Amino acid sequence: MKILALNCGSSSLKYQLYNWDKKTVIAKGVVERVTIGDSFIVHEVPGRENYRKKYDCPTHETAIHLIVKTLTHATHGVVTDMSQISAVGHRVVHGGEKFTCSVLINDKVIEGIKEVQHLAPLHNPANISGIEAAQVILPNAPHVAIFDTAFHQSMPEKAYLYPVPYEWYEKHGVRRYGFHGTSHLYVSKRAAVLLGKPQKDCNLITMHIGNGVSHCAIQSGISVDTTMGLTPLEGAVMGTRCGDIDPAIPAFIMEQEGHSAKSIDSILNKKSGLLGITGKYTDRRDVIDWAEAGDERCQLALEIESYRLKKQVGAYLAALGRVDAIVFTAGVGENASLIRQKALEGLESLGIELDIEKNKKTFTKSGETLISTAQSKIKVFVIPTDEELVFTEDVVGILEGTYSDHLTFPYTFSSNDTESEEVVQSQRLTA
Ligand SMILES: Nc1ncnc2c1ncn2[C@@H]1O[C@H](COP(=O)(O)OP(=O)(O)O)[C@@H](O)[C@H]1O
Ligand SMILES: CC(=O)OP(=O)(O)O
Ligand SMILES: [Mg+2]
Repeated sequence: MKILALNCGSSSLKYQLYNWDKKTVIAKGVVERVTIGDSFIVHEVPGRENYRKKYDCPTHETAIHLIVKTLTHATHGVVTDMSQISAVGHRVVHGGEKFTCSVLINDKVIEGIKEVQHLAPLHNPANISGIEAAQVILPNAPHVAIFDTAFHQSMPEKAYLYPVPYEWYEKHGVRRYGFHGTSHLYVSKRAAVLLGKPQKDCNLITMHIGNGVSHCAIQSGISVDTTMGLTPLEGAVMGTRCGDIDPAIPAFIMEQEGHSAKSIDSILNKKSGLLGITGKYTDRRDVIDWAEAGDERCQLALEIESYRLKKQVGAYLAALGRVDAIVFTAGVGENASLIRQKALEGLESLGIELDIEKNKKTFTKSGETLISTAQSKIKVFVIPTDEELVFTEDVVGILEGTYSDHLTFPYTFSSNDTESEEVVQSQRLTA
């Protein structure tokens, strides 16, 4: 059974074609810089040289067509026909209170996803166009939606309710939902394996630092708090998103500059964060390169980003009390050693001691790596995320009718835990 996993991020589209019977990755890749110009695809097939091609992708739909072209390409492809693919798993960022677990997609589900798309304006529209484009290409295959918000359903009320009129929650669903759930789930499972402990005994701070950024506080294996909120705008500094700011700022600027609510929302989502501070860049590679070349705004942006990452580590150390490990993941977390170093420097008295040289040499390609010193009380890992494997497991679970076993808090404390860890292990060995 060949399963295709599609992960529409705000600026990238990742895909993975998985052979479930053999538990191997047939091909995987990413279309980067979708919607922001200079886009390109990197297509990896185990045992072959990577295929890289520039291709203009102004929308996620064009990126899906590029992926199909590549998967069926005479030289670089891996299937002769898309009908060889049995099912597709789609990342959907916001499930609101409607979707608390993965579901088989039908018209009603698409309608439900559309109803909450205003809560994730950079993501849900991209997710929907991804689903609709894939349904046209694979009309007979089952399509499954996997929600970023599902893993955080375990948060207690004290973490997910805002101190605003309670009726806003009752009437409009105003609460913290949290995002990047499949990534926090995946790296927390891997961290438990690396720590040699059952998941239910692990307290972790996981940091997903990509274009979007979120921290998650994991207690006894489950999410008890996370930094993104009602929307993926809250929390850390992001590529184009502001993260935490004084909530009075939007009304103040609306009055000062005559913006509408819609226009202020768009500025906070699309023109803020690193782009807002530097005036030019969202990609950390650009920000780091220009900071090193002496650009003061880029230097300032890095200071602000890493200072805030560090403050949040402190907050979750306090929330959790005992922490076994801190995990960095996603594009920046896996590759930007400078940001990792700056985010943890000065925390030695709290039991966090980075091995500076090891940190410098660690990238996605290094695989799962311990980057703290032997003395560090709290271990620090870089763990490449694999959201697509989580999607694949859910698709198979739904197709085989076993998914309901995981329903309340997917993947956690289920009798399948040990088995799933073995699957993850074997996948990493064979990928
Ligand atoms: N070598 C690198 N050094 C620094 N940052 C990197 C590197 N490689 C990727 N990144 C960062 O990772 C980001 C993308 O991360 P990713 O998790 O793929 O994002 P998303 O899924 O949100 O689109 C890019 O915007 C870039 O800032
Ligand atoms: C929710 C979110 O911010 O996702 P991404 O990091 O893929 O943009
Ligand atoms: Mg992402």
